[in-house]
Amino acid sequence: MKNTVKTFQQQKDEHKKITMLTAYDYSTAKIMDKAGINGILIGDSLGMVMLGYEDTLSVTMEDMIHHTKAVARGAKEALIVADMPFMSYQTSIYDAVYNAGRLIKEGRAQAVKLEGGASVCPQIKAIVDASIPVMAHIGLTPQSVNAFGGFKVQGKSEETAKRILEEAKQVEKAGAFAVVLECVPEKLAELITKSINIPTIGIGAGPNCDGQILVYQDMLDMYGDFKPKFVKQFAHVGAEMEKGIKEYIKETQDNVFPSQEHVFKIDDEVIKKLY
Ligand SMILES: Nc1nc(=O)c2c([nH]1)NC[C@@H]1CN(c3ccc(C(=O)N[C@@H](CCC(=O)O)C(=O)O)cc3)CN21
Ligand SMILES: CC(C)C(=O)C(=O)O
Ligand SMILES: [Mg+2]
Repeated sequence: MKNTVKTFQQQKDEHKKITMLTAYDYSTAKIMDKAGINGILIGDSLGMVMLGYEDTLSVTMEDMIHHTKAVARGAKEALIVADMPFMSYQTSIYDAVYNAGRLIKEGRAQAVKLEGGASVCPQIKAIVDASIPVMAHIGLTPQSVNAFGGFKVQGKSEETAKRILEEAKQVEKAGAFAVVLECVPEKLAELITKSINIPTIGIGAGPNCDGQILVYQDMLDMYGDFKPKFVKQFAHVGAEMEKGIKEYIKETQDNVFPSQEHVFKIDDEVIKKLY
């Protein structure tokens, strides 16, 4: 069954957990869709996990559209949400609506996500007014890495916790259909989840959110040694890939691969004429 923003709201109301993962390409999206994931995020984390940057700041609209198109072709049932990259919505309401529109029209996403609280509420409202569903994202907002001084847990003090709770209420009021809570204390995430009517999707925000999201390279252990506290490795795909690649190298060097089952034939009479 096709997941929509309505399905997400319904699952919060029925206390049925919402599951999301990131994906950036066709074949991965197809596997996740088949597995029954509710939503796929084309995250700007692609700058790090797919392109090898140290943060998400260099990701462009062209990068996002390129990967969103691929995921949209692979996923039929999951709700497809595309991240708005750094500086595609902060600069003006016009830019925000224009770039959200490109992710829908060209990328074929069904919703967009952007980072921030009160400061981006005018953008959220304007995009929603253009009939594009918006997922908000508060707490650790990676596009603010330079302002935060690193990727650090947010909302541990009374002042910052209160601010994040207020931001959750503000983005709901601005019209967001859901909100990502990233790297905040579990009890703050629980309070926010109880205080607003739209679903909360947690990453590093504990078990009391309405749903969870992880970067797939992290949960499948295929992104080197990166393992923040909130990541659980559900499989070890990186090691499995390395094993397969090593076998390929060895069998090729040893003349074991390709074997007779992998080759195409020509009539002996035909080839003889070429000698
Ligand atoms: N592969 C990947 N996974 C992610 O979850 C992710 C990205 N990339 N890129 C964008 C942001 C950056 N994120 C990050 C990156 C590092 C930490 C980290 O090192 N966290 C420390 C906590 C630091 C503290 O105590 O404040 C940890 O040990 O969990 C957290 C989130 C989350 N997002
Ligand atoms: C980690 C998720 C929430 C994200 O924003 C991303 O992958 O870019
Ligand atoms: Mg992101």
